[in-house]
Amino acid sequence: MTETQTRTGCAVSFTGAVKAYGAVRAVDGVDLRIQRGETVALLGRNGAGKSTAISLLLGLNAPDAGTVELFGGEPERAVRAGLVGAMLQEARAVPRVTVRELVRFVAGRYPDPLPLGQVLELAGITDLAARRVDRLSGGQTQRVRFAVALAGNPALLVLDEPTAALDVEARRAFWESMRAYARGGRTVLFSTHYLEEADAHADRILVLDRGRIVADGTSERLRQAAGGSLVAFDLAGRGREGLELLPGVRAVEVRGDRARLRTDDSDATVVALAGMGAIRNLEVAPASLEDAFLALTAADAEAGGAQAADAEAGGAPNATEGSGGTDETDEMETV
Ligand SMILES: Nc1ncnc2c1ncn2[C@@H]1O[C@H](COP(=O)(O)OP(=O)(O)OP(=O)(O)O)[C@@H](O)[C@H]1O
Repeated sequence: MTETQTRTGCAVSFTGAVKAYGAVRAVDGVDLRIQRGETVALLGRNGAGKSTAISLLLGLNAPDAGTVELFGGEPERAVRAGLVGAMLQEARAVPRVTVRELVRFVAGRYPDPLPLGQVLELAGITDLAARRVDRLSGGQTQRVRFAVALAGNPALLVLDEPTAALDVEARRAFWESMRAYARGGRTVLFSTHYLEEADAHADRILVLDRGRIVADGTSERLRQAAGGSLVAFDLAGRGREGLELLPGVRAVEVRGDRARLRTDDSDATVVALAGMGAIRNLEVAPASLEDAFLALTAADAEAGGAQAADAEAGGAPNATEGSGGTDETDEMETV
C-alpha cells in the first residue's frame, strides 16, 4: 500500500498496467484511479480489453508489467477481505443447489453480508429462491449472478456486462437496484455495450480501445470531445467541396445527397451554410454519446484509430495524451 493511495482513498488503481496474450496487448499501459463512491462505466468495442482489465482488477490475472491495486493493496487481499463483489461474463452453473442456498453460501463467506431477503429482492429473484440454479433461463441466471455479487455487501462492485440477456423490464429493475446500492457510498465499475446505460447510470465513463484508455470523463465531456453538435442538410446536387472549411466544422460525412457536419459552433456553421444557400432540410442536433464513442474508437485499425481517438480526446479534460497524426476529417470520411 502506498502512502498516496492511503491518503486519497482510491478504490481502484492501475499504474502502467500491461497484460498481453502472445502478440495481443489486451491491456496496454493503463493508468487509472477510481475513487471510493464513484460509479464508473467501462466502454469499448469487442476485444477492446474490458474483461482483461477486470480480470487484472480482481486479481484473476497478474499484470505483465505495472501494478494494479484495490483499496491500496493487492487485489487478492481486498477480495479475501470481502471488499469486492463481482459479476463476470462466464457463468459456471453449480449443479443441484437452489438459488437461496447459493446466495446464502456466498454471503456466509463475507464478514458483513446483506440479509438474504434483501439480496434476493435487490436482484429481483425472490420468487426464484427455491429454484435450482442450473435450471434457469439466461436472464434469470444473470440476476442470480447479480445477487451473488451483492451478497457480501462489498465496498466495490464489479459488473462485466451486467445487463446482457436481460429483458427491458429486468434491465430497468437492475439499474434501480444498482443505483440504490451505489447510493450507499459503494464504488461500482461496470462494463457495457449499451451506451445509454453508461450515459444514464455512470458518474464517469472510461473508453477503452485496443487496451488503452482513450477517453475518461463525464458523458458531456465525451460528447464535447467528439464535437459539440451535428448539422445535417441536403446537398441538393451541390458538391461537398469547402464544407470542411466552414466555421466550427471538425468533420464532414456525406451519405448519398445528405451531408453531416460535426461542429464546435453550430450557430456559425448554420449562418455560413445559409450564406451558401445550403439549408434544405437543415437539422441541428447535439452530438450523441454514440457519435463520441464511434469517433473515439475508430472502426478501422488501418486508419490509425487509436491515435486518431487520442488526438480527438485531447480536447476533453482527462482524455489521454494523444500521439496524433491522423486527420479527423479523413477518419470521418471512412465511416
Ligand atoms: N485468454 C486469452 N487468450 C488469448 N487472448 C485473449 C484471452 N483473453 C482475451 N484475449 C484477447 O485479448 C483482447 C481483449 O479481450 P477482452 O476479452 O479483454 O475484450 P473485451 O473488451 O472484454 O471484449 P468483449 O466486449 O467482446 O467482451 C482480445 O483481442 C482477445 O482476443
